[in-house]
Amino acid sequence: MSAFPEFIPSKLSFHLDSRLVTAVAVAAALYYALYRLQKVKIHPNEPPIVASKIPFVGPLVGMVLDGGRHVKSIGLLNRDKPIFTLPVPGSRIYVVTDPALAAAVQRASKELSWTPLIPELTKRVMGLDADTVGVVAQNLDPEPDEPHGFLADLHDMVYAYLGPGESLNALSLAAARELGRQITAHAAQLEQQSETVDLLAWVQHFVTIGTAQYLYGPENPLARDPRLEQAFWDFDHGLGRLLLGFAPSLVARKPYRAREALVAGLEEYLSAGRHEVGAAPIVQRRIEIAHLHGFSVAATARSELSFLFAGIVNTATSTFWTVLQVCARPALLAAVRAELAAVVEETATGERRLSMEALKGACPTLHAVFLECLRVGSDSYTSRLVKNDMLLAGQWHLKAGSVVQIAGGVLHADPGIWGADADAFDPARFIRLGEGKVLPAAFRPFGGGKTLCPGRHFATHEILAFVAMIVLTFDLEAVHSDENISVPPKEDRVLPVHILEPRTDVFVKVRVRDARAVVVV
Ligand code: HEM
Repeated sequence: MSAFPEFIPSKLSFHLDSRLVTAVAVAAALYYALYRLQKVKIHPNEPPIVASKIPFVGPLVGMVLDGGRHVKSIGLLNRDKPIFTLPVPGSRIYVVTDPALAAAVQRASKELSWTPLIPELTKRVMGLDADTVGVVAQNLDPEPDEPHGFLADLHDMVYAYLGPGESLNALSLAAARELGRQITAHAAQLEQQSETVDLLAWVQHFVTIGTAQYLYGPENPLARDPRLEQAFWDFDHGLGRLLLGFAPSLVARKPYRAREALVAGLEEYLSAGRHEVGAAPIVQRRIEIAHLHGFSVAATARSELSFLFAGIVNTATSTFWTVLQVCARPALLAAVRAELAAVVEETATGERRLSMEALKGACPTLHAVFLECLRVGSDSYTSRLVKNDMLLAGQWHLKAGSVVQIAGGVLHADPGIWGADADAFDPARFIRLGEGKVLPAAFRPFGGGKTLCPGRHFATHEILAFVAMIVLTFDLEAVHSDENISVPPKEDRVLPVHILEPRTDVFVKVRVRDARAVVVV
């Protein structure tokens, strides 16, 4: 009697134990097989494979959990490899960490292209409908004698408009004057008081409102509905979740709702013809191109949100770092102010005049701080789809359908390019290195090759002018007067879609130093 009930559990436990052992053994064998499999090259000349502890899905899990830092840290650990392969399910990611090879990727623009990735990305991030995605996907990389699709037309127009010349100068002045008006108005409002501000939010506010104004005119959606300013940053901060492309209204609720609110505002703006009242010519031309390619008003609104995004986010974050790095270092602040004092002209009407030419040519310290902020703050990736199997630089076999990523963050941290102190913030390196000494492909805050940011000249003018106006008008101090302003590290555990934000908020005390208007001419 008594043996029976005892016998059953022990038999059961034997069965359970053996099943568990079998399951563990099968799992271990499967893991081992997958681990070995990920190391198998598709071609003998494929770039060396960096195996992941979680075969195939490891790089994707790492990117979701740790953002751009995941691939960057793999790149830093594998500095000896100019290019390496990360196997992912059904495909490969080739990561480039060498400047000469980055230049080769940029030159091979026929075989390695960014544009085929755009339709899916814009569908996910901007919420474009299927018909418009179909239009966007047409004639992506046309030869000169072939018909141009929407993206190719837009690309040509934007690059021509923002290239050196009259239209660039006019837009740069419009931007600097708009930001100048805001600075002067803020100084007048502050008078003798001081205010404690979150520096990033403070700068973002001026740039967001100012950019919407000089690009989209006085009837821009953000001017008509101030709630859209917060929506803009909610959209920006949730971009990574939107990019996942899975049930965005649930998984990415906040950025999804923010985006839809911005799109509704832009749709109303376009339907009411508000762009005809003072929108910049580049915006008018963009709207015309969308119309010519059969975009609906709703789809045009989504396309314009992408341009507003391009105009605001990097400018705001780069301005924040430049102001912070200058104001956190008394000697640097003194040097920048001395440069500016030498070029500012005082007028009989009590204004201060600052010429854009002098800002670009006679303020090397300010310019160097801006460039060093870009180097230190940019971990961006330049991505290309491999259209056909190819041999890169005569050496590396790349498989069609894979993605090549030039790792800006690894290149920006490379002591072989920047010197042994590559980890340190040192603007003087740009003065020491001088023009032309660093391979353009090694300095990548603006990307490179066919997708090199068309707004780079404009952004440089705008940011130099804006930072100059801030340091000429305000004094920034640490909240506790016995301390210096401190500079936190960047938050690199996110998708590096733009110059990275600080890991912690930076609060500073702002006082008016000189309330006279600075007019950029
Ligand atoms: C410091 C400020 C800026 C930085 C760091 C920056 C950086 C970038 C980067 C990294 C790219 C992608 C390049 C690539 O994939 O190779 C890009 C593209 C672009 N940027 Fe900028 N940008 C800045 C300011 C601006 C401004 C102010 C505008 C316009 C007013 C602008 C317009 C664009 C546009 C339209 C594209 C897409 C180009 C294409 O068609 O491929 N950017 N930018």
